[in-house]
Amino acid sequence: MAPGDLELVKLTKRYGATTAVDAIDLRVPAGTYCCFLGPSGCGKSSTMRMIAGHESASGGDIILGANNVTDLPPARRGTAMMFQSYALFPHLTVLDNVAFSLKMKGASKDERYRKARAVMELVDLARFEARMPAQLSGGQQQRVALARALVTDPGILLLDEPLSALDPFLRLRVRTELKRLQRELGISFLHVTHGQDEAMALADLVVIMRDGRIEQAGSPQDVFHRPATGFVARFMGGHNVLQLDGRPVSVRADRVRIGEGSADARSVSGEVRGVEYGGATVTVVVHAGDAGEITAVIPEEQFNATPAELGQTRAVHWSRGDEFVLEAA
Ligand SMILES: Nc1ncnc2c1ncn2[C@@H]1O[C@H](COP(=O)(O)OP(=O)(O)OP(=O)(O)O)[C@@H](O)[C@H]1O
Repeated sequence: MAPGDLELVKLTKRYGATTAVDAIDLRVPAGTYCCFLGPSGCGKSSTMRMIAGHESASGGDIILGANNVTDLPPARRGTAMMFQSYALFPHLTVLDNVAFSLKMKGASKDERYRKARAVMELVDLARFEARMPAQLSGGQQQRVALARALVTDPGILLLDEPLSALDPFLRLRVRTELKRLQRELGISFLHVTHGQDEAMALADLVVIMRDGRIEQAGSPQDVFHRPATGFVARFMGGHNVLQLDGRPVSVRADRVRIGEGSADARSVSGEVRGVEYGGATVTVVVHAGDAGEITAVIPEEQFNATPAELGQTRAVHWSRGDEFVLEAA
């Protein structure tokens, strides 16, 4: 394995009778932006805390580069974690907050401040070095937390919902900054999020977890275009999960059109149960008996050409090439 490569082997976390992380295997090549995505309680944070060493593993291994770090203390792993609550020291200046962990490592004051100032430059904090945390905005405090994690030169940076406390405008800005930073540093970022769009925008590798297991790991394109399971298709959104020819199949809602379609298209019909205008698109829901409920997202002008009304019986169709057979749940 190259330095900075991360491998999880049958990694498991049990809290009493609860299995929070259930023997997961995952490989994250060095320099990857990896997002962990999944519903609340699926084991994302437990996985991160085990990788960082803030939680012991109940089983399995964490391999970082050439080292098995499973039982090493956090400071000796080559990882750093930025927490949801930024956990800054209120009585220390920004500069001393950032330099703190180097003090713990016994670095001289000159060395500490030199390194701290270099990472503060990187996250655009230089002009705030003399302020106390309470004198900073939420976004600035978050940058201090980020600088504090980066100052130790980690091979992997772990971020647990780093954007959740920010307002939507700032969230977008910080998101762009995180991606830039990851590219510049060339290290892996492991980022826990609840947001599908956040994961799609940032990640090279999206890891979708469910009930302590990895449901699918792949590029954003993979998980969106070729969801492996009905859960992933539903969770990523924008997909229909249907029962066709006795198998579960996914079809993107924006590939479904109203009408019969050509002879080789798949066509089903049913009652129109919903019509919703969304500006550029119109969403039409058709109840197609055993196949299930089908949602079509149609450009407005196409809808106007073949409109549908509530209560009508209408056919919808899509190209068979847009169907993906799912693994049985
Ligand atoms: N310290 C603990 N003691 C007992 N159970 C815990 C503990 N921490 C987490 N759990 C349980 O383990 C499971 C996974 O929790 P975890 O925090 O890893 O999930 P998550 O995916 O990060 O959730 P969220 O998105 O809500 O933060 C949950 O069922 C949770 O209740």
